Amino acid sequence: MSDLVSDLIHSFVPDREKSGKVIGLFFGSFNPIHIGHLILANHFVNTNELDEVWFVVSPQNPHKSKASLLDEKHRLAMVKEAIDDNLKLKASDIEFDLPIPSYTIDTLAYLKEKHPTYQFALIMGEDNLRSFHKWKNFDVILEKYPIFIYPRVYTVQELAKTEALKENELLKHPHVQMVDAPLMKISSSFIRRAIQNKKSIQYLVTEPVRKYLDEMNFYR
Ligand SMILES: Nc1ncnc2c1ncn2[C@@H]1O[C@H](COP(=O)(O)OP(=O)(O)OP(=O)(O)O)[C@@H](O)[C@H]1O
Ligand SMILES: O=C(O)c1ccc[n+]([C@@H]2O[C@H](COP(=O)([O-])O)[C@@H](O)[C@H]2O)c1
Repeated sequence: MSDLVSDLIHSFVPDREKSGKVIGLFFGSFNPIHIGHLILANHFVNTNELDEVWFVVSPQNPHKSKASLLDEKHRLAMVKEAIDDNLKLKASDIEFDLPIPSYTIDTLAYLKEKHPTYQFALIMGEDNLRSFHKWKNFDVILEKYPIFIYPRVYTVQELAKTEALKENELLKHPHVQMVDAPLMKISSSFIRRAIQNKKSIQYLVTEPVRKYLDEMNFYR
């Protein structure tokens, strides 16, 4: 599995010894950050092909409504709390000073300008890849960056033997690599609904995040 990640990175960065850091960018609303996000990021850190994974908190996804979206400062604060104990995971507020909604191509251009020696790769859940063709300049992103996909609906094995692959042609693109990892049926919307319904969210988010949400009375 890690070979596939390694091959794709290698096609962008032939000589790791001489290159700057390789950073996996994990873009998201993180409303709020949950253990699915953490397991996913850790999966890519574990491949040892990425020096770091940055959680880029988007103030506003161009395709999502603002309803129930917490202020970005709180979402960022919770990301920081959740990844505090892992030196390879970082939180980024780079989109806070960019125009809203947050178009990924613009953030990538800005990041490349700020860190010219770094190679950036994108990390996303398979659901995001399904709507990727609607993103601004998605073809340019696809041409310039490796994209790693974490399964969300189908495992790699299911995709290989079912008609499901046809649903997502982009999975066949040479710059797109899906990893073999367990499915996690957890989402931020499930957590927001659970809080609204006065259910416990223990274990679905880290303890510092649970306390933060509780103390601030968020999503009730
Ligand atoms: N359980 C999961 N499995 C795989 N990918 C996930 C999972 N949860 C989130 N992601 C991915 O994390 C990134 C950020 O997602 P986001 O912050 O929107 O979380 P979400 O749980 O999908 O939120 P919501 O339920 O509010 O839509 C996206 O690329 C998404 O595909
Ligand atoms: O650039 C685009 O056109 C675009 C369209 C939809 C989503 N995105 C980004 O995709 C990321 C994932 O969003 P979300 O809300 O599913 O966590 C987030 O950073 C969005 O800004 C980007």
